[in-house]
Amino acid sequence: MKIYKTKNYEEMSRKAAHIISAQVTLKPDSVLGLATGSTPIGTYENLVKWYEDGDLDFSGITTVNLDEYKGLPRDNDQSYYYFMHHHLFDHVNIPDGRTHLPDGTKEDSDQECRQYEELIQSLGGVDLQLLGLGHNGHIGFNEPDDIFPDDTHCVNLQERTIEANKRFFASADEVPRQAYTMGIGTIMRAKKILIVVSGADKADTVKEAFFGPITPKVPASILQLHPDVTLVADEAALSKID
Ligand SMILES: N[C@@H]1[C@@H](O)[C@H](O)[C@@H](COP(=O)(O)O)O[C@@H]1O
Repeated sequence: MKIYKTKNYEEMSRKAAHIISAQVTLKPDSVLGLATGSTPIGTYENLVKWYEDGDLDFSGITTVNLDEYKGLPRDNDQSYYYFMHHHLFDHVNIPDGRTHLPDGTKEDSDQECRQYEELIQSLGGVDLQLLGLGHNGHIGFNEPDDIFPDDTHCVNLQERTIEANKRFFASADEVPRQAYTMGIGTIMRAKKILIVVSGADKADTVKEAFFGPITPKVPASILQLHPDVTLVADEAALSKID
């Protein structure tokens, strides 16, 4: 695992955007795996700026997102569909129809998850997967568990995740209880992985995930086995690492 320690969130965001930018420039037909959450917002801001400056071209790019809440309509401003359009897709030239997310409005979980997994395979897999890190070590919405789930599947969100995400909703009651997420296998099949982490509140999680034992109780810990992972984290997030 390559680790870049940055001074702060802004530097983390620039560094991560540089890595994605290099991927887009060197392989203009890349499949990018994208993530939501507050951490990658600054990364997307840089990509949008560099696109507007004429330094990046996304016309050959296809994207697949990690996850989506089940049951939220796409025009709900808390859906990941909305988030991705708001922060990235509406501002860059990825062609229509080439930005994919699990469809949270589909009732039949098995069918939607199978189709999403098949879609990723039909695209030839993910070239570069961007990830954030949940406080409980989750990646995508793969919550701590007794096993590492393989393919895209439907999950019941844990209380801690609902608590962490309620700040975006009017109340905790409104946070959806389920989500569709790429599995750990789906994520691990990506050719490259870029994980961004910021803030002292994630310092213990970073230590457990990347410097502790590999266990499904800390889903991100499996990334230690991936051959091409880059962690870009700020000093605060790395403060528990000697
Ligand atoms: N499903 C997302 C994850 O993909 C994200 O990594 C995590 C951390 O979010 P944040 O970056 O806001 O801490 O939150 C959500 O639960």
